[in-house]
Amino acid sequence: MYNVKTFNAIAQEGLDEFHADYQLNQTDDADAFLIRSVDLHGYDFPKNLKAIVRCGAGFNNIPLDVATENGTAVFNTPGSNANAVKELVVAMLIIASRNLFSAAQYAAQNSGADISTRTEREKTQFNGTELTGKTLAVIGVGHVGARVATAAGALGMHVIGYDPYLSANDAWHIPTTTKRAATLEEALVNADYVSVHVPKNSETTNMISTKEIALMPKGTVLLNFARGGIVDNHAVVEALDAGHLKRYMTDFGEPEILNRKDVLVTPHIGGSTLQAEANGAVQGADTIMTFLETGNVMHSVNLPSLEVPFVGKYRLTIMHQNIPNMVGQIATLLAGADVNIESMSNAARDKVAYSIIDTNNEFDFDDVVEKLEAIDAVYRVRLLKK
Ligand SMILES: NC(=O)C1=CN([C@@H]2O[C@H](COP(=O)(O)OP(=O)(O)OC[C@H]3O[C@@H](n4cnc5c(N)ncnc54)[C@H](O)[C@@H]3O)[C@@H](O)[C@H]2O)C=CC1
Ligand SMILES: O=C(O)C(=O)COP(=O)(O)O
Repeated sequence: MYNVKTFNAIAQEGLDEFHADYQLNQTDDADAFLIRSVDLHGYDFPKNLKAIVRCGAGFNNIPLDVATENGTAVFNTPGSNANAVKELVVAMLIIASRNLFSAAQYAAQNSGADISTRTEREKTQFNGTELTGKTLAVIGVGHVGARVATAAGALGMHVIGYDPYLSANDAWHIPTTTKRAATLEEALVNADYVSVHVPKNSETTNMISTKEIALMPKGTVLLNFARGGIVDNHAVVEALDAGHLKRYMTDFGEPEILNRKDVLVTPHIGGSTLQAEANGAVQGADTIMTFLETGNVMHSVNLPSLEVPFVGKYRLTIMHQNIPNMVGQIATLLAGADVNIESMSNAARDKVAYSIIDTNNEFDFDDVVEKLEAIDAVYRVRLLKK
């Protein structure tokens, strides 16, 4: 029996995925956490915690180094909410270009018998511009960015994308009409609209600040539906005050940008649709079950991908440091315990490596697991039985 603890609102569709071997009993000593945006920095990870699955894309709420040290694999559910974010960004492009927010506020407050006369006289203050023919710079062309690029292209916009780390798989989803910028500067200099879709990390914190905003033409609209802190709010306020930026549209409210006519803040609702929440929860539940039952790793953000058909009766999975002689030490120890290896696979990602070993013969399970765990650079050993 496996214990799963959930944090945040996880869609029922995902909870229904778990079969009878799983208990959703909220115990702290869980085998896996299923989470959304809860901040796990400073959280005391239980030793038994084998997996954390973030239903959604951004995993900056999870301290990966602490999780790794604890032997905990961390996963996300790539693409599960990308369409929801894309639709919100399209809405924001239109709201910004047609002054919809202030126009609706004006209309709501406009009352009295002469309402029609006044409307016709005063409506010119809300005159807008059309998106067709304008240029959108998309910064980060992954699951969300590629969809935004496609939708903007369909609206007749010119799209320029910047993403120096684009995966080959993601590149398949970018429309061929999207121009590729070699540098951030190249993407920004001709943009009427700039939309940011990168993960938040040490490289992307304040990636759009005074210098980058100065590169944009006067009157640019900036959109940030990725994370607070990727765009420097103080630089935005200065540029809005100077009339250099026209508007800032964001999902991440912070005191310095609130209560301004030229800023529209939504309360982190990019992924908050029934479909996105269900997608993320189902994908998340499946990820937990696959990992706990087979040890196979897909969509992890701290472990390498490693998928091996479970051919033997028994499987050892070993999460360890990526340093010389680990595989040699493991194989020698198993040989000494009379374990006949049917299949052994190893993969590495940065400082972490992961091994899957299948065997058909019985051995002293507890003793072998204990000895493997005693190797200094080993984070966690699991024994799985078919
Ligand atoms: N507002 C909301 O509710 C939501 C926000 N997000 C945010 O959007 C981000 C992107 O989501 P996805 O597109 O699904 O992730 P993704 O991982 O598919 O795409 C991110 C892209 O950014 C690129 N990238 C990374 N560092 C970069 C850099 N320094 N410069 C340019 N490109 C860079 C990567 O190569 C990748 O192609 C998430 O990390 C999350 O923070 C995602 C979903 C919902
Ligand atoms: O997937 C993401 O990165 C998001 O920001 C969505 O957050 P949420 O799950 O809606 O709290």
